[in-house]
Amino acid sequence: MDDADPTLHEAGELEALRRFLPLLPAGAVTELGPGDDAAVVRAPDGRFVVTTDTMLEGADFRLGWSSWHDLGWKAVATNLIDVAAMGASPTSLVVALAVASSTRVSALEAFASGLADAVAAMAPDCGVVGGDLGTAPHATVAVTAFGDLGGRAPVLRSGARPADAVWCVGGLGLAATGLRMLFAQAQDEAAVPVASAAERLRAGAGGRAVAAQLAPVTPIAAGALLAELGATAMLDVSDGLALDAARVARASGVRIALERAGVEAAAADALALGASLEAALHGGEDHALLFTLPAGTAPPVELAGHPVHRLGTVEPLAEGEPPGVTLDDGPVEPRGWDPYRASA
Ligand SMILES: Nc1ncnc2c1ncn2[C@@H]1O[C@H](COP(=O)(O)OP(=O)(O)O)[C@@H](O)[C@H]1O
Ligand SMILES: Cc1ncc(C[n+]2csc(CCOP(=O)(O)OP(=O)(O)O)c2C)c(N)n1
Ligand SMILES: [Mg+2]
Repeated sequence: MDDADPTLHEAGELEALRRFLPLLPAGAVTELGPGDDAAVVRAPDGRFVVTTDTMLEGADFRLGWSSWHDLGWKAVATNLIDVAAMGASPTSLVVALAVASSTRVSALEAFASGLADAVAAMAPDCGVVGGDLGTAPHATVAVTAFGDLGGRAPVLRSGARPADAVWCVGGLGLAATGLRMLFAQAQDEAAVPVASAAERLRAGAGGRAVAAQLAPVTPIAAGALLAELGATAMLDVSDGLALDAARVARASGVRIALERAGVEAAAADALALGASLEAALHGGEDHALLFTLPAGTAPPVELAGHPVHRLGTVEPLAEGEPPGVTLDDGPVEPRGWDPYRASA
């Protein structure tokens, strides 16, 4: 046994928690964090926003490509952007992690540091207030995130109105480009991930794309700012622009008319790496915020450190026309990531 770094089986849960819990961020409105049967968190607004998501080894990540730090980071980045997409500020996270008992305690510590570093970078007032540790043959991360609306109305998918402009904050297409690179260049003939190849890709010319896939930086702080600015609809682009814009179109009963020049500008980093517009339109996991604003309202050119791009306009439906998305007037198929249909 490695005394400094035992496996979870050797260490046991109590020792694992003793090393894991002190690494977690506390949060500004936490009254009672980890350690008792449940946490106690203030809800300054009298309501709270809540969302949950799972990340499963195999379907959502591969341990040969993602470090444990990456997994903690991505769990924060992808869950808190859902809170932000409602126009809320994240307050707290509850994080359940199940891994093989042969996993080393240092892996758990790296995961906790990933959570803490991502919170510090993207949502410094948020705390990890509780969770669960367990064992499973395939690693599973289940995260529940809470947020505060600061007295504002939530920004729904259904609020887009004809003549609104369509915008996004954050880039498009990079995460899918990174995933494509990993599948093409970081697995062996038996489709087993090759960690050294993934590391080389990450350090190479397309490293930004690989990083966007494995440890994305998402515009979390932009959500509340956009709500204050008067965003009429908002969601995070997790499954691809075409599919997620179609969700806004359907919920709002409108046509989302995208302009190629705007989408290309938002996808510039991915296009510069040789990706096609397909990655921006139909690839997932960019977690940019797609939002609509009344015609007269212009957002800043940058929000929460991410560029803002105008993608098009909201148009009324013609008589009998179903809600949908167009690109320079041609129809766009609402195709994107669907966990039940993924072949990857
Ligand atoms: N098991 C479930 N029970 C209740 N609601 C669910 C369940 N699965 C999904 N939903 C709801 O369906 C909607 C769409 O889910 P999902 O596609 O995961 O959202 P998103 O892409 O924003 O993460 C969400 O409002 C989510 O809360
Ligand atoms: C190993 C691996 N295979 C496939 C993918 C692709 N993938 C997994 S989840 C996802 C999109 C969003 O995930 P989901 O959990 O559906 O988020 P939600 O839409 O619920 O926010 C994509 C494109 C991946 N990231 N890693
Ligand atoms: Mg979402």
